[in-house]
Amino acid sequence: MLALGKLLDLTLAGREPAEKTQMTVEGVRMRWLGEGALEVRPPEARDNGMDLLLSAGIHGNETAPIELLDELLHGIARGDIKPRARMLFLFGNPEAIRRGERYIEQDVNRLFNGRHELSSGTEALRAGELERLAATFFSVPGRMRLHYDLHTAIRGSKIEQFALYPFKEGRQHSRRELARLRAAGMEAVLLQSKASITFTAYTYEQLDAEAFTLELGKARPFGQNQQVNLLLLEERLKRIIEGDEPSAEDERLDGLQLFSVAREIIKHSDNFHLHLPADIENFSELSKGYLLAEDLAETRWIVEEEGARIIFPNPKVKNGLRAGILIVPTTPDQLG
Ligand SMILES: O=C(O)CCC(=O)N[C@@H](CCC(=O)O)C(=O)O
Ligand SMILES: [Zn+2]
Repeated sequence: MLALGKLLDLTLAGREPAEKTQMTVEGVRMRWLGEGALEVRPPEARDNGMDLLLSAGIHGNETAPIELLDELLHGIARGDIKPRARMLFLFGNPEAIRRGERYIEQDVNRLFNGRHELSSGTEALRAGELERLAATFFSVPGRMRLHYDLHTAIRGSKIEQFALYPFKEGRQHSRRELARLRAAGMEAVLLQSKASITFTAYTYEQLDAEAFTLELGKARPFGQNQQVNLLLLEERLKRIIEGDEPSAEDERLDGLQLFSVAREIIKHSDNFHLHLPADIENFSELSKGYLLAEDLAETRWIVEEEGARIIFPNPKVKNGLRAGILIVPTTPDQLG
């Protein structure tokens, strides 16, 4: 296999490859762009006009998605997967991946859309670098732009695999993309209703890509991901890469559950207290009137929404950041 197919090994070892560009026997060019960053380009005659960005390891301890991207790259480097799409593979936070930690000093996924400029340290620099790599990759006009940022969650979930779809004023969420996510094994999609500071919010809002954060199960160390079933996602990614998706895809959403954000719970101070059991699962229902959280100045977060559920509850985030999302079921009326 070509050495550049081993992007994960290079990243884990903190090594630069001797050769920065390599070609497979099928004429697929692999180009190392920097730590944890590799571009894959099909021969011009096979290029189908799709630009696909696949990222993982924005949180260093979320290993199942990193292993999946590693597998796909091996398949391309061996010539088993024959791309028609142009691709960018990114491992988001190399140092955190090496240490098996979510982040070192700052959560990289809270540093996009300008936030990294207000901060300092290696993770702020990395977020800036990831923005530049993505912006250069998605700078060719007239091509389809798709970004999947792959994650696993801190806790268990009543809905194992789901996507978060960013928001931009005046832009409609796409039914076609939801159907594609359903085919990739996602059971639910959370439609965001305001701008954000995550990687996919950046590529969606600034670079005009269709962009999704995919949550694929519970985070575990390398080699312990047997319970995370990525078969449907892997199958669909191979089809997108090879330009082999069914042409008249069924756009019925086929049981896909849709949610919208009712409120983000923001931790304002060290007095923040979340009234949930430590082992609560994502998508747990909360009844109306429930006192969810308290903070300084007698701030109280009381559930007012019918059918509310909680995802990503985390009282340990830094002050000023999201400590959970209250979501409610929604219907696919507003899709484009
Ligand atoms: O399990 C958790 O609490 C967090 C899992 C995770 O890393 N989720 C992403 C979601 C990004 C998004 O909102 O699109 C994150 O928190 O960065
Ligand atoms: Zn994550």
